[in-house]
Amino acid sequence: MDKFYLDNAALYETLVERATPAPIPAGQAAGNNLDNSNMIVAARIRPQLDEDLASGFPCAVYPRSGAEAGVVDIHDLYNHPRGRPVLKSAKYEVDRLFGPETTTEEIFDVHVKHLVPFAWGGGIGTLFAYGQTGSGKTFTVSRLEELVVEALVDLDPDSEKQVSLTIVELAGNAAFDLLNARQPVSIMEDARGHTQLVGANECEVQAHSEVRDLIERATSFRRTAPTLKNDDSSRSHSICRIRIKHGPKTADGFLYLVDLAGSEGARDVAVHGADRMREAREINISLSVLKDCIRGRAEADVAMARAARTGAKKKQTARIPFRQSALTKVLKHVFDPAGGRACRTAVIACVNPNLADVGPSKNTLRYAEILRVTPPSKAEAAVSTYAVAKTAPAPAAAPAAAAARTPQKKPPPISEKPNSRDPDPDAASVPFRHRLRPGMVIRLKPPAPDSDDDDEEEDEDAPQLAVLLCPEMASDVDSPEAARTKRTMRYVCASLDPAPGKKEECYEMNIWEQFVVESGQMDREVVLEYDPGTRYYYVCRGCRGLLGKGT
Ligand SMILES: Nc1ncnc2c1ncn2[C@@H]1O[C@H](COP(=O)(O)OP(=O)(O)OP(=O)(O)O)[C@@H](O)[C@H]1O
Repeated sequence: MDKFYLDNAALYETLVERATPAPIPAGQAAGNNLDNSNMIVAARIRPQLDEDLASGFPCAVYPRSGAEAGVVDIHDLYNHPRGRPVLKSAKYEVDRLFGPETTTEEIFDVHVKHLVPFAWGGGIGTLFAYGQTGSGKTFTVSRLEELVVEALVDLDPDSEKQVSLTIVELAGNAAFDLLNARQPVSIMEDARGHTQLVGANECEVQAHSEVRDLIERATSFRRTAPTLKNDDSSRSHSICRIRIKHGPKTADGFLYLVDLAGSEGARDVAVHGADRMREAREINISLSVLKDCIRGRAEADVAMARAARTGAKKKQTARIPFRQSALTKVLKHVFDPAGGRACRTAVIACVNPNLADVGPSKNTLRYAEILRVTPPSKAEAAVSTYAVAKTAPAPAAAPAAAAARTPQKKPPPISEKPNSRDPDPDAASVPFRHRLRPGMVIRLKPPAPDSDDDDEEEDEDAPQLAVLLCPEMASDVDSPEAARTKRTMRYVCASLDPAPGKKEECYEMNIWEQFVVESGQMDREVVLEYDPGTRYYYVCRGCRGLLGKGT
């Protein structure tokens, strides 16, 4: 692929010059989440470095400016099987976008500084830097660590509050103290349910020079390994915890600055063997759990704010899987709404600008978009706009103008992304009930109306889509009926729930909600695209035509 990009670099640049940016849908302003100051997602586009320019790859990432300052276009070149290569462009939207010329000091002022007085006042502020290996996470976070601690030290020199620093590294499930020569640290929950880093040094800081020394010490102990993208790649998460001690009677304030391990695809680790592949898989899983926790907490906050506004009783308690990885266990009180702590989170998605990295850059920005949770006012506005649009009659339009706006009908593109379609090309001619298999997505028949059942809420919540996991006989589900129903095809399924806050039709697998379905309860097969980076299922244009037959 790299050779294809290099051979067609001149054509690519001409096509990019001619490309017109995709319009932002009416009523959808860019950077529109800034009033949700509890959760702000930014992206930083790294400048092209000397070695990038020397390798000859053109730039693929173009931030917009002015009124569309949160929007970024990514252009990719596709090898058309019957003609010259074509340009395919995608746009992504974040709350704040920092271009290649932005300095880390500017990012601190705009995006991170507000966390300092918040933590000083007893809150928990967290910054995550996420992105492909070599995209500038460590470059960004190590400078931000200095700026944050210096700001805390300077905030009120006469105060009796103490500022102390702990820096640990997480590699898989193991933790190491980067301020104490990588001594092992145990992650434990105390009797009050608080996570403790047992054995980690906590160094009090009073002067700027002390901060720099500690951060340099931690950097020198961080585990790194070469990847194709970065000779000095950090293959671990680094957590810098800054504690502000208020005194015995008040809860401590915390600031966490988290430099996440580089998310890298198989391509980037291909030359490094099975161990590196396993390490990459572990990192990607922990990033996926982190995404679920960040979104879970943000959604819980939004639900609580909405309940407070409307006086409604909260229907469902948030399910936040913070025990599923060491990273989220350490950050438990950032995610756990039951902890009752005020939290603010800032995310920086770091993006490589080169055409060769266009796939991971899109994944990074897609991950960033998923983390954005619409605050109540916006969500409610969106719902009411939708309701009006559905019920209002279409405005009359001049026939010529209406014709000009009518989109030309194009056949939907056949998706090349992983999807749940049967790998057998002849499968479409076989009724889906005769070829049930793990991984198949099915639409369930609606539950039969039951006059005795007055619990209407439960029916409303019944899942409509589900993924087949395994035949019931192969599962641990202990059913006394199993032997009797041996000849009925029954599958253990996990429900696919609509992903909240997503604009397109998007589902996430709810692995905690498993149930057994008989083939007679299945309505039809549905083909969905699967994004392994985010673990979301999408109904895409290409897949709409691939809905299975209900026979
Ligand atoms: N904004 C920037 N300006 C100039 N150079 C940068 C910038 N961001 C990153 N770099 C350079 O890019 C290289 C890779 O950056 P860095 O090590 O921070 O990446 P990373 O995302 O932390 O990678 P990994 O996950 O592999 O550790 C470094 O040489 C760094 O100095």
